[in-house]
Amino acid sequence: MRVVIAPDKFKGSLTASQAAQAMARGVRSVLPSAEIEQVPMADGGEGIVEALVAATGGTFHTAEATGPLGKPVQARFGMLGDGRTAVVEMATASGLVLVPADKRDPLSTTTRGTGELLLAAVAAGARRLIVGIGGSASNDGGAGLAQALGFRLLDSDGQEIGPGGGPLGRLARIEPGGRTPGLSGVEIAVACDVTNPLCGPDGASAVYGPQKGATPEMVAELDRNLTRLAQVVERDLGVSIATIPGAGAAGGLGGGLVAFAGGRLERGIDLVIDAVGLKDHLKRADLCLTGEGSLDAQSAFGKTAVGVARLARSFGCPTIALVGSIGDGAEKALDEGIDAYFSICPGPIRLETAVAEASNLLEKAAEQAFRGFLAGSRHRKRGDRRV
Ligand SMILES: Nc1ncnc2c1ncn2[C@@H]1O[C@H](COP(=O)(O)OP(=O)(O)O)[C@@H](O)[C@H]1O
Ligand SMILES: O=C(O)[C@@H](CO)OP(=O)(O)O
Repeated sequence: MRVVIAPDKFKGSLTASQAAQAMARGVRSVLPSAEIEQVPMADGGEGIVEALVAATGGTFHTAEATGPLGKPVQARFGMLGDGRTAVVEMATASGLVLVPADKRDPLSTTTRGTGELLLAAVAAGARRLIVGIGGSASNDGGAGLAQALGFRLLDSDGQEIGPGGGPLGRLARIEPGGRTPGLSGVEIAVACDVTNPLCGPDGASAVYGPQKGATPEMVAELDRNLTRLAQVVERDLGVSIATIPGAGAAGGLGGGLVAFAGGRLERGIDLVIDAVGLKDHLKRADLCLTGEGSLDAQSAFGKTAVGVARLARSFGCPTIALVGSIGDGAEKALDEGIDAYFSICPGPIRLETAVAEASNLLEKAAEQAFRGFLAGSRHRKRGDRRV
């Protein structure tokens, strides 16, 4: 019996590796001889560094970078087992988790630190970069990243504009600068956690601005400013970012990575599936267990559990998802490859308790799910096809 365990993180309670370990304990408690492959996953945003370093036997590195509010932070990146591919997570340098709730202000938060982190990864020997984007505090279209890479973003008086999505309203022209060659010859794949365009009603500012502290007036201003950025980028750099899916991920950093770093935008889950070799694991599996903090209507749009289940189904392998919360629309996942899903919560408990007990609860849920799977297998062997 081969079981592939490929969960995402349970945000705020378990990393993907911790979730995989808990599920493995549950399976083993029922069938100690089960062959278990643990493949911690991510969908592009937070967790991609951990998932890819674990899958490839890579190493973690730390570099100082400018945080979203301008203060230095210690940011982590990974070097994969091949020694030439680095994986960088924008949220570690420019993420919303780095900003206290009362300081959230996408008019001034910057992605400069993410640009610095890319340069640090290249200085450490990377010739290929995988950049996970999502979970951002910023809405600057990658303007800060551009400045870190040496581009000059100038107002109509020829002065450098300041950090954040607000000053972009004064952007008059962009000049490529001296440090840009730092990334020349480096292939950049961008793992986007969402497919939103840069601007408009489905754009970065309208959809994700409010969670970063934007009022409706600020959303309108930020959206205008990103539109302006796209126009100036097209005129001065000859790159069109206005309509690319994923350009609106991480406050427009998706578009910025295309414009300023020659990045190629990809769906995060697809990129991670390739990088961890999930196909090879699933080809030989009898059962796939996946999971994440929350299964809801958004899960079908490129989130980990559904991405894993779709792939498993293409190999005829059934998938069970174990999740923290089950939200409205979760049942859509049943059309997308998930055969059954269960919450790990044993009853009406507080979120803090669920989070604190997540490892044990996930282990128990995995045990029960696996017992159910084995019972079904015995039923099939008897040739009883009444249900
Ligand atoms: N142990 C848990 N029990 C119940 N709900 C959880 C647990 N861990 C995380 N969650 C829920 O999952 C949400 C995060 O969803 P998740 O799928 O992990 O992240 P994302 O949507 O960013 O990929 C949290 O806001 C919380 O409501
Ligand atoms: O950073 C953001 O703007 C959004 C979308 O990329 O991230 P999250 O999906 O974590 O809300």
